[in-house]
Amino acid sequence: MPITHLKTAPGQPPHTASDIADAVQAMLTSLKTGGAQVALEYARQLDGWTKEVNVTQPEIDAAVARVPQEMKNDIAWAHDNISRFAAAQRATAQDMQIELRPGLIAGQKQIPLAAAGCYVPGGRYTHIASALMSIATAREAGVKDITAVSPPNGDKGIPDEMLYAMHLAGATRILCIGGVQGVAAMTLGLFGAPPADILVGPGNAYVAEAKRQLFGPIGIDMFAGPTDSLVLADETADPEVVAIDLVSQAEHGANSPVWLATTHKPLADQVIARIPALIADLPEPNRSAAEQAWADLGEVVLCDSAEEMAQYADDMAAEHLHVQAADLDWWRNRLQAYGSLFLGENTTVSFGDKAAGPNHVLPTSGAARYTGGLSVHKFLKTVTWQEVDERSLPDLARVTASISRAERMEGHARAADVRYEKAMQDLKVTASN
Ligand SMILES: NC(=O)c1ccc[n+]([C@@H]2O[C@H](COP(=O)([O-])OP(=O)(O)OC[C@H]3O[C@@H](n4cnc5c(N)ncnc54)[C@H](O)[C@@H]3O)[C@@H](O)[C@H]2O)c1
Ligand SMILES: [Zn+2]
Repeated sequence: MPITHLKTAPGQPPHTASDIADAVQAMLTSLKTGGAQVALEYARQLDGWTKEVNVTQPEIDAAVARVPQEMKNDIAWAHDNISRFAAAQRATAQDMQIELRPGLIAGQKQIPLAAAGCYVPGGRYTHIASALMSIATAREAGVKDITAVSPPNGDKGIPDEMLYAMHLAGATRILCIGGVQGVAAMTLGLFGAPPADILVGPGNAYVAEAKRQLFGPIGIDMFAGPTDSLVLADETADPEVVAIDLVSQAEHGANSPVWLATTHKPLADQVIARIPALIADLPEPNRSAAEQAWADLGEVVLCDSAEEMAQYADDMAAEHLHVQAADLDWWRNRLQAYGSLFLGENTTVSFGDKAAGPNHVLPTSGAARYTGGLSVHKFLKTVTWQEVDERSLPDLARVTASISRAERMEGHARAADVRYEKAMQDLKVTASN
């Protein structure tokens, strides 16, 4: 039986509008020629920032001193989880070597990138947790030079708590500059930063588009669109909790979809009835964001079975997938497409967003079909090497020359031939001795 839609989404999440792509392209072009001067001019025009971009050590120290001890403890608690999770991930990325044939040895090596650029969003909200997610993960991967950029919050610059988090997580330098100009500063190596090898971190449509356009000579973590969340609930779920969870993620922005799939119609009805009041109770501007996200993009579907719900989840490939249903092991084994999975009512996407440990920089807009989120692996190059001695050389050279000639690549074949001949020569010399 097909899935029943109890609430459909009349709007579609916007794809990168071509006017944003054009605006970003024009900005990057002038940033490439004009460098720091142009970056400063954009910072002034777009964010009203006319002060120093480089945050100095005394400024960091002063900010750290102003953050209340309790807040520091909480940020440090989250940082501890996030960095220990990343360290455990790092331990799974191993060097290895294998003797494929006698005398043909090949291996792989993990090499951390030299310089990372971490974009920490700071427009609408102060994304303290994003600083921890990007910077601490780069640090655990072994990246030596980490630049963190974030836009100013009014004329005070980067908020104290954010500076504390960036510093704690291990940023080498902090630049108070956001948007496309912030991304360009890390790419071009402005304001004392080396040109980054990789750009990571979430950001708004301008930031995401800038990263997309710069990708190629420089790496990026992923193309990140607006955040999205899916809750799967059966008759064991609490409708009040499910409704609160959906509203919590709709708060991200008007273009952030939240979806519910359930096998239990009374739950769906209760959630749909409850959400407007929960949204109305939020402060502004969160309320308007959640209201529009729910109205335009919120979706509720009724499924016949757990298997049908799982299939719906695989099709949606949500960034955040939260199961509030019986038999969590079944779900953990069955589900195939998500950025991060939240199992059971005790946890919530908010936990993962802020403090639980796994990274919150995750694939959006269906990208979970083909990739996971930010991890130490994005900051590591898994490179390979090979070495051959005389035991394998004749066979390897002969097979290589044979395949090369079948491909009509005579130059390749001759590079194999010359080695084959030398090996034969050496064999003769050894035999005559
Ligand atoms: N998925 C995640 O892990 C995650 C986590 C945190 C935040 N986010 C996302 O990060 C984003 C944060 O967006 P934000 O806007 O609040 O902060 P932001 O830091 O991404 O962007 C602010 C910057 O945008 C630039 N800008 C604004 N209007 C512009 C224009 N018209 N032209 C050119 N540049 C312009 C400004 O220079 C400003 O510095 C949200 O989309 C949020 O969902 C995602
Ligand atoms: Zn969230």
